[in-house]
Amino acid sequence: MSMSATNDKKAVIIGAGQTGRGFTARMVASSDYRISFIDTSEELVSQLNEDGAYTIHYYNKGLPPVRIANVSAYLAGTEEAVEEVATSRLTFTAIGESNLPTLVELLVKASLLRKGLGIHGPLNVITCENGTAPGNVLRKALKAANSSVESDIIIAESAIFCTTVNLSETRLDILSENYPELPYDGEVLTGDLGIPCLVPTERFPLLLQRKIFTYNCISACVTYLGAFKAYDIYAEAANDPDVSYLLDRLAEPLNQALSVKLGFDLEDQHQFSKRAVAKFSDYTIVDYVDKNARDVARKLGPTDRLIAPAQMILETGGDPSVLALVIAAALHYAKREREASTTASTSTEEFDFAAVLMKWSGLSSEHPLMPRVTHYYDELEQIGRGSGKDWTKLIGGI
Ligand SMILES: NC(=O)C1=CN([C@@H]2O[C@H](COP(=O)(O)OP(=O)(O)OC[C@H]3O[C@@H](n4cnc5c(N)ncnc54)[C@H](O)[C@@H]3O)[C@@H](O)[C@H]2O)C=CC1
Ligand SMILES: O=P(O)(O)OC[C@H]1O[C@](O)(CO)[C@@H](O)[C@@H]1O
Repeated sequence: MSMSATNDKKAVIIGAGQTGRGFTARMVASSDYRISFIDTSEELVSQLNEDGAYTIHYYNKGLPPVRIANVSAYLAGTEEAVEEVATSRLTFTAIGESNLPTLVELLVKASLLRKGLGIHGPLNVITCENGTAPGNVLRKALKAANSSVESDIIIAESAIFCTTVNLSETRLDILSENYPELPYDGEVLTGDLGIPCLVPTERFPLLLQRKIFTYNCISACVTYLGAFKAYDIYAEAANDPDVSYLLDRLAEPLNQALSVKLGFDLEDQHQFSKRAVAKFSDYTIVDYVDKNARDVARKLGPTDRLIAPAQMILETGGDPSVLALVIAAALHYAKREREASTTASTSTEEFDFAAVLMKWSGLSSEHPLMPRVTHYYDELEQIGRGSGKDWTKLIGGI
């Protein structure tokens, strides 16, 4: 490899899925960087190399689609993928927070190769993942691997507000919101990146927490309540009268708690949460309940969108009932997933929702949320999943 071919304006995006291909790539394409992808899916990598381009369509049909061209792709685990990261100026991840630890080998090898090639400067990694601290997840994994390159890798987080879905009737095309920018942690990754759509932002960890605990918390409410009511289309779930009522009941204790705990102005916080509800209720943004429901274990994690805000509500004297009900609905979703994936011979095994919750969330059996979740889990069981069920008694006391 010639030195002149290294560290030029090249960005590699690990994870060529909906966000990586449909949003991160569009942000990078606002510059003169060349874009390549790394993915574990052989099919996706082949398609990207065969076509070399694809189109991002907007929900807003009035906007012209964006063509992303001259892209190449590499299979994760190959030497080419390592070289690509080693010689790129920026590396983005969009693979799901829980998959980040699988990148350790790639990043360590790439960092060592970078040094070996005499390329100056650290590997700059930007996470495009939902989570309150995806950067820490990756840093912790690098540390656990006892790698000597930890200090040669800068990991900055970004926040994704843009909804993006695959256009399943095409090979690679994407349907996305026209979200204009990608805010990232400008205190961790300093200097001009030369990408206009990337916006360096101060106090980023706080903003990311606020996003996950408000926007993604509300999204999880729509998702798991909607899934129990058997909706497929996300906006239909958000507009269901019972779901709307519950979102309304959540606003006060949630915003009060976040305002106290994170220090945001209460009125500003109310507006922030209102904008999230308005977006999720927008029928023109076609999204799917199942897509949003994936990875229940992550979403019931101790620092994620349901448990952490519920804890904050309790600590600030508010009523966490809506979140307890959503947690119960999420556990029913997990139960259905388990049943669907279990073979007939093992399907008689009881789903112990309390044990599952304690394992994923780290809550103890004495935690005040446990009896509330148990109550709603049992109530949901009685009502049964489906549309047209009467939720009057279930939500009457909230
Ligand atoms: N799709 C959306 O509307 C939004 C997604 N996000 C976040 O974006 C991230 C990605 O989500 P999506 O793009 O929706 O998922 P996706 O499932 O469409 O894409 C993920 C891609 O990563 C690949 N992948 C998984 N592990 C990998 C590895 N170790 N190395 C290389 N590739 C790997 C998968 O093959 C897949 O192509 C997640 O953190 C999600 O929370 C955030 C906001 C909106
Ligand atoms: O993987 P997660 O955390 O569900 O995040 C992806 C989701 O986040 C959202 O932006 C809002 O919840 C959805 O549009 C998207 O499906």
